[in-house]
Amino acid sequence: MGTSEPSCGSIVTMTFPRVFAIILAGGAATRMGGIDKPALIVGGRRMLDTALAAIAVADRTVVVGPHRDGIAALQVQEDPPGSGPVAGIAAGLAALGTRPTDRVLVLASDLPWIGTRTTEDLLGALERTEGADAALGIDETGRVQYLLSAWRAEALADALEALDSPVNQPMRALHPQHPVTVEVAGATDCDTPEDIERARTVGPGPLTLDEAREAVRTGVAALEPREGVLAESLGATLARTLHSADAVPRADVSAMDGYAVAGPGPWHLLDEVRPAGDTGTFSLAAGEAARIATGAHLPAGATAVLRDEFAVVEARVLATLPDSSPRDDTRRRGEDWPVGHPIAPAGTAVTSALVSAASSGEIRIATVRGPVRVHVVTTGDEIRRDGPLRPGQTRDALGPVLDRFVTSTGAVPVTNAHIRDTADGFDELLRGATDVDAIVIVGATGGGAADQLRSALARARAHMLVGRVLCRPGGSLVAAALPDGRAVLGLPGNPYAAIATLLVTLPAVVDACTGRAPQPRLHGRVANASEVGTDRTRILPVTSLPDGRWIADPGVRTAHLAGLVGRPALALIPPGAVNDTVAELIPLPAW
Ligand SMILES: Nc1nc2c(c(=O)[nH]1)N[C@H]1C(S)=C(S)[C@@H](COP(=O)(O)OP(=O)(O)OC[C@H]3O[C@@H](n4cnc5c(N)ncnc54)[C@H](O)[C@@H]3O)O[C@H]1N2
Ligand code: MOO
Repeated sequence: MGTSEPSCGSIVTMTFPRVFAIILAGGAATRMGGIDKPALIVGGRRMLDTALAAIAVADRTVVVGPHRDGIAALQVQEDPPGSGPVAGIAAGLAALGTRPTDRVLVLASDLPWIGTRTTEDLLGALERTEGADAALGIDETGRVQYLLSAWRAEALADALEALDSPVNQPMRALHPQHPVTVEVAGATDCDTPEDIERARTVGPGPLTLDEAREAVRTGVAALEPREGVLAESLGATLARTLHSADAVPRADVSAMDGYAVAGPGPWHLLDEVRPAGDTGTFSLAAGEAARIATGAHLPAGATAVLRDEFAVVEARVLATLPDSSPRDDTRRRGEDWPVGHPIAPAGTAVTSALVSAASSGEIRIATVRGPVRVHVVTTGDEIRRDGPLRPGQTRDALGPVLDRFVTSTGAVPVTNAHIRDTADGFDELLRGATDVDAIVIVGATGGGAADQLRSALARARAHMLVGRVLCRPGGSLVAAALPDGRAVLGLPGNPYAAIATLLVTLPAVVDACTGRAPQPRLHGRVANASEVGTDRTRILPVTSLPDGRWIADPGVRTAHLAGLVGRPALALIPPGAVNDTVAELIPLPAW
């Protein structure tokens, strides 16, 4: 939504509507014993702050309710205080000073799972719908949420004026002439203590995959920094910039096999040879040369290196090859890095390449966070890892390979278990496993009778970060943070769904725990994106075409991993994608 005004004398005559926001944040919720409901924390922040974050698009915002310190927005109170939401909207609109062509978002502050996508959906529906004067949010049950709406300012003013008085009016009294309803994300409100408890248990959702990754990145706490031997810290992240302890090269060295020479040629060739690793005692006087190997330190007195290809030697006299253009093949001390050169910034993953670069700079130990130690768990009474299958049993298709997939994200699997579908088993799982940073659990994410994860997380008072995602497969993905900081990732049980969601979201856990800067995403053009796309993101295996595009496999089955065999990557096909859409690619581990 643009907000620019036409500039004076400009030939640009198009104007974009300005967006204002009214957040109703009355105190003393009667159905909750008079407590300050907007200040209740759900999903790690006050519901009022969630509302404020959701209207980031607004040019100006007014919060209607009792004055609260520390709020950047304008604050007003309805007159008289406690006279209901319509009076609150009237007070808010009066304070905003809107023009008829503006748009006004009206938001309650008891909607713990709304976000900018919610308000974008409302504003989008209002703009797109011919003749609509307001867009009213509806939740998944089809219930209209008047306090989750976007209005044309003129229509809102008219609706208020149509009332004798806004005082003590029910919300439905404030009715637009031509409303459009739109199912928006996060429309479930909290009116009772039970609603709050349910919201805290079910968690936010449905979220897009990007929102889910962001929720994990911001909701999982970083590990404490530690001093670690880099070569033993693969998967960790630098907590401070890594500086070279020595110059690279650390002395003037030869870049080629050839001759160290002193002064201009021709040169008298000495018998001495300077192999790599030798610092010997001989030196060169002007007009002298000695054989030198690639990587060897230059002898004292040497001014340059002449490589073999440009050299001729006759009767112990060295000269440059006629008609050649020789260059000095010396690598000078500090030419690549002086002492103290920054090798890599904080947030860089400790990879084999970084360990190697650090050792070039004489660094062995650094301040790091991580690596993320993971307890990997499969669940399900029917799942059998070893031995013959009895009736009703299913072969464990993940236990033997999960570690490998976990490793590919940068995390380190340290323990591995299978647990039964019992409440006790899940409670024990969350209580135990205290010497890891994250627990990755396959299965039990659904709401079925045997699916224990969500209730166990609630009993453990976990902070739910992701309750559901808008993707296929894997919609029942769960992410949470336990009170002691350990992250829990609950992967949907079908093996393909489990691995697809693991590869998309476990990297975000690693980012959060270790402070790793999010990895640059890889992208590719998916030739058949419109044929395989649906209303939500699809995670599909892809193969490459000779022209560099990718083709997605629409028929992938979720009950096993056969769809990944021989495939180099997964693609995240966004909803409504057209053919040749550029999609995010997630490489599959090479083995
Ligand atoms: N009423 C509904 N039921 C289900 C829905 C739904 O939307 N409504 N979604 C289905 C989908 S899709 C998935 S995925 C699962 C997710 O539920 P859970 O995470 O609770 O998964 P489980 O029920 O524990 O297992 C699902 C499926 O996967 C098999 N499984 C689990 N672990 C393994 C393993 N290690 N090796 C092989 N197979 C495994 C398990 O036997 C089940 O068949 O919910 C659906 N139901
Ligand atoms: O969505 Mo389930 O997560 O397809 O296999």
